[in-house]
Amino acid sequence: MSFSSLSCSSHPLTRYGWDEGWETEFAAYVAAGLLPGRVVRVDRGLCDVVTPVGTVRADTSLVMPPDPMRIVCTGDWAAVDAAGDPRFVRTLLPRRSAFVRSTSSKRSEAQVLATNIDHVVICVSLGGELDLGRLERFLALAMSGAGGDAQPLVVLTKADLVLDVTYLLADAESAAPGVQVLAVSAATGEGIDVLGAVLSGGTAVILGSSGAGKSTLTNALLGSEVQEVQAIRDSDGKGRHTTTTRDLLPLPGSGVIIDTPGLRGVGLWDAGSGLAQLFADIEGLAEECRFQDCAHLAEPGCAVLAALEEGTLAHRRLESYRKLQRENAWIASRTDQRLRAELRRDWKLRSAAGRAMYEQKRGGGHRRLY
Ligand SMILES: Nc1nc2c(ncn2[C@@H]2O[C@H](COP(=O)(O)OP(=O)(O)OP(=O)(O)O)[C@@H](O)[C@H]2O)c(=O)[nH]1
Ligand SMILES: [Zn+2]
Repeated sequence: MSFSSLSCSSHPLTRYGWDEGWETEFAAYVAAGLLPGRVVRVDRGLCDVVTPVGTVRADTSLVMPPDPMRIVCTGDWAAVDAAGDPRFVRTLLPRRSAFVRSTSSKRSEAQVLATNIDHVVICVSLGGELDLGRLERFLALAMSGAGGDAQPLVVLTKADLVLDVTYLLADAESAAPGVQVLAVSAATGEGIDVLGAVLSGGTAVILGSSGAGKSTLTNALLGSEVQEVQAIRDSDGKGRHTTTTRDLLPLPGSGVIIDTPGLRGVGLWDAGSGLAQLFADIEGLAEECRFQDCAHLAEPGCAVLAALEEGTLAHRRLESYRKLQRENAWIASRTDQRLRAELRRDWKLRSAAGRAMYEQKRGGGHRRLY
């Protein structure tokens, strides 16, 4: 097909993140007559894929793996049938990164929420007092959830509601060592261009508590694109499938934002390994404590308490660390309870089915009373 000979910058998928790497990886599939594309929405065994010839709907059943981590997800690059009813997704390209919801419970399964992510944007509102604990919680989630090359980025939203953001930026930076922090206002437009430039060319997910301003910020970043997004139709023009909602939205210029329902609820799960990463300073100190199971409360030879005393570790930081650990333990135990309930339900169903089968085999039509 003609689009395969186009250079990267003029390729119709460039605004969806197409680059030389994907071009190379797709080459053999394109040569075999398949369409390259990016998954913009997944919905019960079907997905919407943007391709050089428009958005197509494709069946994912041929690439259904037993591993839930490898199920087709928004953000994936896929090769799909060039025609057919239904069309099928024939292959998924290996992911560069994935945003994964995990739990500390060994029995519960991880779930992929978005793939091929470059930026994890954490929104924290300046509408109330700057909540550094919440910021740290989301950072830990971003760090534990985002694999590969995804970078966290902190965005202080509603900057129009404060007179001077200088100190707030400094506070946020202290809670997010090594992470870029920006202040923006969707109301005045302040900082939106800078954020847009940071996100340009890449794939971003936006996290934050309810009311943090995620939707407003997404709309401000998308600008006039929002209308266009809603107007796109299937390329066959039959209007059989009108895409009214998509989870992957192109930014003006280049770059995309992924906004899935799963990501919206992301404040509620286990920050797991991200905590260790975010609080590497404290975890490093803890290794120096005399006792391995030191709770850093009053134990002799505690390196954490010594650092507090010396002033090299802030009290607030230790408090946040403890609070997040407690929250995590609580979430993990809730997850376990839920899983146990599910297992019990499952077991009950199975044993009921087993009993029914047994009754049938015996040929007895009469019900037994339990
Ligand atoms: N002053 C001001 N208010 C804002 C700004 N951005 C968002 N808001 C307001 O904050 C409230 C929440 O904004 P949303 O964008 O709905 O927040 P959200 O994070 O998407 O919330 P959920 O949909 O619940 O997850 C709305 O009333 C917005 O009008 C801003 O830059 N300045
Ligand atoms: Zn200690």
